[in-house]
Amino acid sequence: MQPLIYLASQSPRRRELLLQIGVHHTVVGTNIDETPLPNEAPAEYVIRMALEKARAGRQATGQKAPLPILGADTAVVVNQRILGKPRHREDALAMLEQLSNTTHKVLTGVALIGQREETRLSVSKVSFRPISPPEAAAYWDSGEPRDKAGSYAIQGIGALFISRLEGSFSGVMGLPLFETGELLQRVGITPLQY
Ligand SMILES: Cc1cn([C@H]2C[C@H](O)[C@@H](COP(=O)(O)OP(=O)(O)OP(=O)(O)O)O2)c(=O)[nH]c1=O
Repeated sequence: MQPLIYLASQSPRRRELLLQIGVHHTVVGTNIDETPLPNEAPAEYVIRMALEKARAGRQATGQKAPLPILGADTAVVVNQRILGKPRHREDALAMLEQLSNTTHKVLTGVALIGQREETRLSVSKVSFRPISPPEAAAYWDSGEPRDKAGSYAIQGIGALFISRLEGSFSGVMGLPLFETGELLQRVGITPLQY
């Protein structure tokens, strides 16, 4: 299968979601500084990160990359605070405690660079039931929280905590497919031919 785009992401979830809609692609590794700017709003942050990943990927493929390149970034936001990926066990347990028995937002920014730069934002609301400390510890031991924003995975065991989702399942998982489809259409890629 010929790739249709480059994917500037090392996330296996983004790869899986793109393949779900039949968009074959080539993965390009990027390494950018993911530190939020002082007073940067979460929505601005995820869009900026998505764009920077796509731009860095474009650099890596050479300036005259023949294919469009997609970048995305996901952040869990609770009380206006951005929760990224946990640095260690205590970090993850503290995040799960903050998310327990409350509703948070998951923001995913998507950027597609073709002839021009285009971005979209997906915002979802996720409600968690209460999580006890031993349960959070067992969840950490499962290995799942390690590389996930907010220390949980909606597509995994983390689903047990989610009492309600308002928004986009794929957006929470890392790549909102509705918004991604809109961006792909802008560059003439329509997975569903009719
Ligand atoms: C909230 C949530 C996040 N995640 C994952 C998606 C992303 O991989 C990760 C958020 O971190 P990101 O920094 O958005 O992405 P990444 O570092 O994994 O990949 P890259 O920068 O190379 O694109 O958390 C889930 O898989 N399920 C979930 O329910």
